[in-house]
Amino acid sequence: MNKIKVIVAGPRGKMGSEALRMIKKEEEELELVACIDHKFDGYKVIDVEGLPPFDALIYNNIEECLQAVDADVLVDLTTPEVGYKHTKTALEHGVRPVVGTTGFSDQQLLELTDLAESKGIGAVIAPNFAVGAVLMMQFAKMAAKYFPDVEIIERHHDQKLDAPSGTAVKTAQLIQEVRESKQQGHPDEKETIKGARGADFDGMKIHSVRLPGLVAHQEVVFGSPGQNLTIKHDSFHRESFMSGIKLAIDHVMKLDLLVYGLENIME
Ligand SMILES: NC(=O)C1=CN([C@@H]2O[C@H](COP(=O)(O)OP(=O)(O)OC[C@H]3O[C@@H](n4cnc5c(N)ncnc54)[C@H](O)[C@@H]3O)[C@@H](O)[C@H]2O)C=CC1
Ligand SMILES: O=C(O)C1=N[C@H](C(=O)O)C[C@H](O)C1
Repeated sequence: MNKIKVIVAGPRGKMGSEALRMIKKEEEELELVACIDHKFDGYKVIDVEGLPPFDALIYNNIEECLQAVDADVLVDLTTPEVGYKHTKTALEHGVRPVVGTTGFSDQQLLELTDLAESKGIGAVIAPNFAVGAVLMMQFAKMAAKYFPDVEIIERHHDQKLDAPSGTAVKTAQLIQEVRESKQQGHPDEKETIKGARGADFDGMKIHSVRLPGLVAHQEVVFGSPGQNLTIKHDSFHRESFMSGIKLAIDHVMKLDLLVYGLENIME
């Protein structure tokens, strides 16, 4: 069977470098054909310290890359601003995006959905590729039918750019699908320090912790008289995301539209 030809954007990142290691392990099925980075233009991946031994070239310009190499999939693990441009450009060139990058606006996601549909090619955007995190979100949606009072606490390393996390926003969106909109806490509550009650999403609260030593952690705490229900997921290593990225690469080849959320392609 032909290998799936993959470009990775953000190869030196915490996620991108892990994705390269996954591709190396899966080289019977996946072929790295290029990387997109904002440094090391023209270098081979093998020549960049700390990266696995691939002869694929690094490009600083995505259009140049997409014209130079024949690719099936672009895996983007960069930053909110750059990731959107990469995803849009890949779709315009008929290359299927598999996007882990978070922090896209609702408007950007809508534009990408429409573009994929107009091009008739697949794309997968997932705020979290860890199967356990996806299950956490699904369980939270189930619980929210019975427990409308909920607060999300997400904890990440202190190098994360966006807050709340994409996972927390996606969790709140799933809960919103089954929860009557309501404000939580005392109606006259007052923040004596701005931000004390966290971010507000349709009356739910989202709290973002950023500390060195953390990777990716979230708990969804539901409250009702006499009881609490806490649903919790921890990613201790970025390897936790790799099986989901591999699943998305395999699945996107069969899609002709944009899918948002790994739960939509899990068996
Ligand atoms: N969906 C998921 O399961 C997960 C998603 N993420 C998301 O993935 C993204 C990356 O996360 P990390 O790897 O932790 O960040 P990171 O900061 O370690 O890596 C980002 C990489 O993007 C590169 N970059 C910046 N500008 C670029 C450009 N113009 N062209 C190419 N590369 C460029 C940087 O050099 C860096 O290596 C974030 O948005 C994060 O939220 C992170 C973990 C899991
Ligand atoms: O930046 C990270 O690390 C992560 N970002 C994603 C998010 O914003 O939800 C997924 C995971 O939480 C790790």
